[in-house]
Amino acid sequence: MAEIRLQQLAHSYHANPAGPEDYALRRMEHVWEQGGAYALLGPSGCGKSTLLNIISGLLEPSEGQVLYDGKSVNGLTPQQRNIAQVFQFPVIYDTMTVHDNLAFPLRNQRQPAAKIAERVTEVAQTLEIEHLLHRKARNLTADEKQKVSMGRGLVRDDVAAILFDEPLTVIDPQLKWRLRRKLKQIHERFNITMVYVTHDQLEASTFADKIAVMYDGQIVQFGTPRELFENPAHTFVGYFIGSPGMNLLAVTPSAEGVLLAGIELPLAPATRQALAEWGAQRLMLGIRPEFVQLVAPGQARLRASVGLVQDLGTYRILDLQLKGAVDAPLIKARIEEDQAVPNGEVGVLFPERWTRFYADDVLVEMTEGGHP
Ligand SMILES: Nc1ncnc2c1ncn2[C@@H]1O[C@H](COP(=O)(O)OP(=O)(O)OP(=O)(O)O)[C@@H](O)[C@H]1O
Repeated sequence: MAEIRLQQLAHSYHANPAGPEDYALRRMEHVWEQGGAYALLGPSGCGKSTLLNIISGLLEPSEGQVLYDGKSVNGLTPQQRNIAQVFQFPVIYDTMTVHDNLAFPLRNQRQPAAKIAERVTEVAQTLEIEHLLHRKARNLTADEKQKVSMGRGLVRDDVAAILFDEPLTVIDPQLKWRLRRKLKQIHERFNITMVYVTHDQLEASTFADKIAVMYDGQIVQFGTPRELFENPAHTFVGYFIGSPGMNLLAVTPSAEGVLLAGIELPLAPATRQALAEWGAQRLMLGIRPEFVQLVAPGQARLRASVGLVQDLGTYRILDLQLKGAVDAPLIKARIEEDQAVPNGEVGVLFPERWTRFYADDVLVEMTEGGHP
């Protein structure tokens, strides 16, 4: 079990990278603490697998260091790093039985037979594959094979970390949820550092205590699911987390606050000052659909006409066309099923506590009480 530290790490698949766009991973510093359950979340192509393969030793980074408990492991193989990795598709020996597949990593280490029997039984019970132990792996279904593959990753209790690269992709949707819960239980029981790569926010937040959100070769935020929801550090996190994502609206500073679609929204002096410090960069206001408040048209400076209403069972998502300038944006608001659906025109309020500002996509930090 280990703390994994990435120091000045960067990677390019080009032999002679010319600029930042040639890097699959931009220079980063990051720490995965010993015993943590982490997710690495981001869209396809953002660099998740590259980062995971660098941590495990399948790929040598073009710049920087990977440290396990303070010691550099650059140049060491995954075996020498003592790391287990579970991939998207099963990696198992088809001609062996399930039992022998699970026992293989322990036999390699010359563990005593009693210990092997004990661990194989424990892992098979946890993954609910005990009844398959004596079957040949080639006769299993895709789900079963992937469970065995996961079992091979979990069977050793002395690994520095277990890395999962979208391990549930081939698993039946019904089973996915149960397996995620199982992985969480296994983590709680064995306290092994686990990093779980996924592009699915639900998968990330059911498994992980903390999520690293990756975008364009960088970790743009590392936080609890709640922190990512309430306080996105980057517009990408606002957009990617949540369903639908945050409303991100272009604004410009004005005397009293900001202008949105030609309408002035007054802000507290501390907020205005914080925004002024960022100068003339591209400014956006971020508000999650959950926090948009609807009132009578006369009670708000911002007004909107109600468009499409999507009924999603326990809540509804409304499309609201803001009024004002010709290019006034469309925003989304979420209302609970017991709230009446307004029609025609509504007043729109952005509660100060939940309004965020982004300068060139980066959150403008406010001092205590400085949120608008
Ligand atoms: N072996 C390679 N050679 C060249 N470029 C590569 C190689 N592997 C990945 N890349 C590029 O590096 C970038 C990051 O890819 P990576 O596979 O790490 O992303 P990812 O977030 O894991 O995506 P996915 O979820 O689709 O696997 C992409 O632009 C990809 O095209």
